[in-house]
Amino acid sequence: MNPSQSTSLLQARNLSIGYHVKKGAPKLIADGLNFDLKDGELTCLLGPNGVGKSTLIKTIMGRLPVLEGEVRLKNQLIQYYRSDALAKELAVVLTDKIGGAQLTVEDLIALGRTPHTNWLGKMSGEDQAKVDEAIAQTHIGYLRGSLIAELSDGQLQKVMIARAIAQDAGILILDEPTAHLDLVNRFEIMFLLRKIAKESKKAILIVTHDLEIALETADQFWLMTCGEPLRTGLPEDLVCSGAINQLLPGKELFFDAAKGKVKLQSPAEDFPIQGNPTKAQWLAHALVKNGLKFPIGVTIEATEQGFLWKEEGKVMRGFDEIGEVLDWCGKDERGRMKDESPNIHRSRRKIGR
Ligand SMILES: Nc1ncnc2c1ncn2[C@@H]1O[C@H](COP(=O)(O)OP(=O)(O)OP(=O)(O)O)[C@@H](O)[C@H]1O
Repeated sequence: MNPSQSTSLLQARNLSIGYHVKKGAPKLIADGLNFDLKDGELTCLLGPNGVGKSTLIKTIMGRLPVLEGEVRLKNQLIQYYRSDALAKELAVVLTDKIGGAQLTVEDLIALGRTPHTNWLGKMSGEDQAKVDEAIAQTHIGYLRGSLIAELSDGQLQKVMIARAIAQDAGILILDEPTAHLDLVNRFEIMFLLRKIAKESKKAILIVTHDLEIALETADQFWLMTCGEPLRTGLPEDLVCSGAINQLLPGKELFFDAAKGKVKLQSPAEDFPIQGNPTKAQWLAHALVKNGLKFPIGVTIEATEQGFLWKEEGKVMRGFDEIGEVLDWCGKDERGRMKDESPNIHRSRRKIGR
């Protein structure tokens, strides 16, 4: 969908968030927040631990009071929504522990339909169809009859996502929905949520620390960092402007815009490694990670077969694998005789094959 065709479903203007404490002024966590959550878009909220992402979500869902400013859902102030009306508009998955250990997976997902069922809680055919669809979309049909108490953390996370999908609200908000999932499932869930945003024209907000997967899937980023205004925009624009580095305030890490990855500051390109560029890159990567350097005058050539160690341009030895180069460099650094290592003897290959 063209971003210009999307409509803002939820807005915040000059919003302050925080906690009322027993005595004195409220504990302010962040202020001056402005954003629009639009339909048809997947938005990722990123920021360091403790900056206030969960506090923001709890404020949006009316669980915490707005300290200043306003949050509007479909143009109406959030505090004027009754909880049953809010549940029709907003499905939220928090990181809190849930009850219902003795419910089956299907029963728990069916609870997502509560805002739509009649006062007896009777499921209609349409309700059941929404439950079935959510189970199919999240690929958890094999868990349908399992008890919640018997699920792994990752399985439970998918079930909670399925429940939010079944709720079929216009806005889905998920706090770290992929935290317990393996890499494949993380991608799968994020692409599914993107697809739901596009096809069902929903506004989806996800809190995540997974910058690289967020970059692959999100339409919008909200960057929340201490003492800075909330920065919103297209992920690609935030990368190009360097704003993404707000997430990496220390000196050690930076976002390599060319490679789309978070990296250690030491530039791997400084290593005198020639030859196969992929192998050269990963050798430099391993050297940087382990804080190793070559002695002066040494260069390495990455070949199809392995790595050639050259001193003053002359090939002195060869290694099959990166681990062997690291061993050799490590021994050098500690000043041991290189030939003492039985490993190196084994790994050294004849030169000039
Ligand atoms: N009930 C509470 N009362 C007072 N302060 C709280 C309460 N809950 C959280 N805080 C504080 O609010 C701040 C923001 O917490 P929050 O959980 O929103 O951060 P977060 O960005 O979601 O962090 P994380 O990435 O670690 O989940 C923290 O300093 C935290 O200690």
